[in-house]
Amino acid sequence: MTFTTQAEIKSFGGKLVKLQHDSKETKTKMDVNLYLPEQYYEQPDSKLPVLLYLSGLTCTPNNCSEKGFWQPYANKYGFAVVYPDTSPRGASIEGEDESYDFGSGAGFYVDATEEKWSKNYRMYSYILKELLPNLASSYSRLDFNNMSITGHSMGGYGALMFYLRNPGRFKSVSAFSPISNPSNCAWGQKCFGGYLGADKSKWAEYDPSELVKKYDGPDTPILIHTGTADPFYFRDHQLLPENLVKASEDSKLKGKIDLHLEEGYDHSYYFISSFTKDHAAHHAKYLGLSPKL
Ligand SMILES: N[C@@H](CCC(=O)N[C@@H](CSC=O)C(=O)NCC(=O)O)C(=O)O
Repeated sequence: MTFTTQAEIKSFGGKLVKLQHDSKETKTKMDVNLYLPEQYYEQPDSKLPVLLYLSGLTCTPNNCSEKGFWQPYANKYGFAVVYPDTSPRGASIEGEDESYDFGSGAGFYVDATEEKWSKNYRMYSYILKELLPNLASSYSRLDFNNMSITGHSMGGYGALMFYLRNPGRFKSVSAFSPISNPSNCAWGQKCFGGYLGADKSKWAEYDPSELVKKYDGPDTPILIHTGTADPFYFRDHQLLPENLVKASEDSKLKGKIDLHLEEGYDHSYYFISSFTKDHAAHHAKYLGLSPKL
C-alpha cells in the first residue's frame, strides 16, 4: 500500500501529516492523519511509541487533529498520534449518507456481515490488519509494537473494544465518553443491527461490557472520563459507562475501570481537550515515557 501525502502542517514544533491511500479492506480511498512530534525531527536515531486515537460519529481524521490538542503532550512525552477515519466514504452503497449515526462517518469499528455493507464496512480489519501494519512499514521510526489506544464516544467504544479483544496488543487504553455497552443503547443497536444483523451473539463479540467479562490480558487500569452535562450520557443513555464498571466486577479487571464523572462537562471537544493531559500522562506511563525536561 502506498500513502500519498496530502498536506504537511507544522504544529506545536512537530508536524501533522495528512495521508491518503487505497484500502483493500474497504475498497475505497481512506484518509488518515499522523502527528509526528518534535522528537521525530530532532532525534533521528529515536524510535517513537504510537497512540491510536479513534474518533466518534460524524468525524473525519481532522476533528481531533484540530480540536483534541494532543500535540503538546505528544511532544512532552515523545509519541506519535494516528487519527484514522471513522468509515469508508463514497462506497456507492444506497443510503450510506442518509443519517449521521449509520453509514458514512459511523463505521462503528466492526467488520460488517450484512451483505449490503460487508464488502466495504470492514473498519475492524482495516485498522488492525491493514492501516497499522502499513504505517509501520512506511514509518520505520515509529514503534507500532509499543502502542496505546484511546478515543471518543463511538471511538471510545472502539478503543475499549480493540483493547479487550486483543490482549497485550496495546500497552494501555483510555476513553472519553465511550459508548460502553452498545448492545443496550440506541446508537449501538442501530449500528450492530445494521452491520451485523439480528443475532446478538455477534454483537457481544464487539461490546466492551461483554468482552470485559472474558478478558484475560494484563490488568492495566482503564482510564475513562465522561461529562455529567453530556446529554448523550444523562438524557439519552447512549454511553452507559456504569454498565462497563458493573460487568468488570466479576472479571480480571475488577477495580481497574477508573471512571471519572466530570461535573458540568458535555460531549464536545471542549470536554475532551480539558482532559487530554490526563490521558496523555496515563498512556506515557505504560509506554515507558518520561516527560521531556
Ligand atoms: N450531529 C449529531 C451529533 C454528532 C456528534 O456529537 N458527534 C460527536 C461524536 S458522538 C459519538 O460518537 C463528535 O465528535 N462530533 C464531531 C465534533 O467535532 O464535535 C447530533 O446532532 O446529535
